[in-house]
Amino acid sequence: MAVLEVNHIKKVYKTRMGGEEITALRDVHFSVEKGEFVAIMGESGSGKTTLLNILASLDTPTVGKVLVGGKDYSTLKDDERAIFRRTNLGFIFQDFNLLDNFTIEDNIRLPLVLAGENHKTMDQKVVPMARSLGIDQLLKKYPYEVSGGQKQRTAVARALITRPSILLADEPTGALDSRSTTNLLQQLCEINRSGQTILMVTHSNVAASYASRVMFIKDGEVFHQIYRGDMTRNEMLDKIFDAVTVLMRGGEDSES
Ligand SMILES: Nc1ncnc2c1ncn2[C@@H]1O[C@H](COP(=O)(O)OP(=O)(O)OP(=O)(O)O)[C@@H](O)[C@H]1O
Repeated sequence: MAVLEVNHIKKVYKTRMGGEEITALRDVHFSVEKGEFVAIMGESGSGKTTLLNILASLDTPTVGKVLVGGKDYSTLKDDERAIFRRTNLGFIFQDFNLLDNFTIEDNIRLPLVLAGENHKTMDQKVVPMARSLGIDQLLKKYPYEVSGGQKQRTAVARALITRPSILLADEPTGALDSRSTTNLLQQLCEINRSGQTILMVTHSNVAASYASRVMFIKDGEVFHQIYRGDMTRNEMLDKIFDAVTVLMRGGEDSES
């Protein structure tokens, strides 16, 4: 069953004075099956953040619908939508978005506190989650005392602690060095292999090569998709490189 259905969405921004209209998404239509790992790529301004914000229910499409687990959350009231978002979606961002005055443990625990879970249940969830991400020795530390890679793994633990149906990641490796990037991507693959659906916006060909599908957005539309199938990561990387080259030429394949 599709865990996410994006039905012909269009997003038009109106400038503050009401004059100019900017069409950020023209007609985006796709679905994501449970357990997929989808990378979303595209040049700056192609509409990736707009799409992610709509998927995250932080913004609404001008036309079209987004269904998560078959449910259209735009029909919910604000407080119901917040609960729906909290239980169904997990987020990680380029700049980690951890709370500096909270320990690593309390950062991971936060979504459970917001969900009103009791202390015993929280403890039973936080330690195994931290262990699975290799940060269980850091639980009493503060974000400023750990590395960028460890901060991002904390953010992943926080995003997954409520067992969301979809993990949404916005440039998660953007602020990491190459070793931490590889570690994080391998960890995301492992999490994906355990059944977690992941959608990741990235500018990095290498990061995208870890996904099971890469979707290219151009001028507010899905321009091209690459499915991993039996391809190795290097073969996938070559395909992504070719597609990015075509995109940079303006979408014209020189061989066609
Ligand atoms: N709040 C807004 N009001 C008006 N126009 C906007 C707004 N947000 C985005 N846009 C415009 O919509 C288009 C798509 O922007 P978006 O941020 O989604 O692109 P992007 O692919 O995420 O770019 P980047 O890779 O640089 O982050 C751009 O033309 C942008 O200027």
